[in-house]
Amino acid sequence: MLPAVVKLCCGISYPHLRSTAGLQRTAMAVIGQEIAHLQRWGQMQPRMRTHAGLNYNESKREDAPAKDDQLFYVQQGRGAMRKALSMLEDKDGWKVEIRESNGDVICSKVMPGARKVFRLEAVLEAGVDELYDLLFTRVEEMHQWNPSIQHIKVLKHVGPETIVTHEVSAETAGNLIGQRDFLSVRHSCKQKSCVYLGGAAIQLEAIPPQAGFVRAEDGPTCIVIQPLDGDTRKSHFTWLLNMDVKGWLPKSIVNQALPRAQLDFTRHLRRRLTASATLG
Ligand SMILES: CC(C)CCC[C@@H](C)[C@H]1CC[C@H]2[C@@H]3CC=C4C[C@@H](O)CC[C@]4(C)[C@H]3CC[C@]12C
Repeated sequence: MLPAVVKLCCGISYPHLRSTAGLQRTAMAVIGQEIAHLQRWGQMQPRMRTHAGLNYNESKREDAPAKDDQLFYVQQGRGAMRKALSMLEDKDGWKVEIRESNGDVICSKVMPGARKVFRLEAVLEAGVDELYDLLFTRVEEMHQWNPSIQHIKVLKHVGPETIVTHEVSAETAGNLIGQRDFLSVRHSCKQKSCVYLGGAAIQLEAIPPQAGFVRAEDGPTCIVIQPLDGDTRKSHFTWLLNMDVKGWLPKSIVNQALPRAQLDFTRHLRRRLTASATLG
């Protein structure tokens, strides 16, 4: 009942919401977030059923999940990668959102269904393998160098290329979107000298949305890392951010926060790379 009433109210207020500005809009964003929390709490009936041999508290269990479950995750990961790459391959309709003085560029595109996706392109001072190591192999350490992330846990290693992860974003000052948690399948692939990191949200009844969090969905998404011509210590980094942050937030706020999150991520990654270069 509550969600239906909330939806109705939002529908009625939408035209007014579009014409608000400044602080009013900020206030609405915060109210929207509160409603999303309330709604989430309403849905928190425990429906713990272990799926695919995956239980949050027993993720290190030794007994192998059935082969077809493994196949399921690999297929989800590959499928996500394929979809994200085809979005990147389509060169039409991209609009420049931000052009930084260091050369980083973020473009956006409105996809069928009205979701806006963001493509960041940057040159990083690191080789492809180092980036693969930081962004995939050692993904659980990401919170150590990226304050936008509170924690990332690999719930399942499905072969060397595919993992199932639970990610929690941090509650950072100035971030109007607020904390989110994600459940994703992440798939990596090395081809020629390039690395591809794909991912998509998955749903597992064994890991329902966490109390007090809004479960967001990341993907189909993909990061492409290519060596820069003539310099193996530099890479071209392309990241398609395709996120449904969920909750009741004005689109304008979400569409400002997402490219900003990409710039933040890249800034922290650069800082991490400088640190490892100094430490040797
Ligand atoms: C704006 C708010 C809602 C979210 C801010 C945090 C965002 C930027 C965080 C939360 C979870 C993060 C992702 C978690 C895991 C991976 C897998 C890794 O192989 C590449 C980076 C990638 C894909 C991260 C990118 C940044 C990410 C999407």
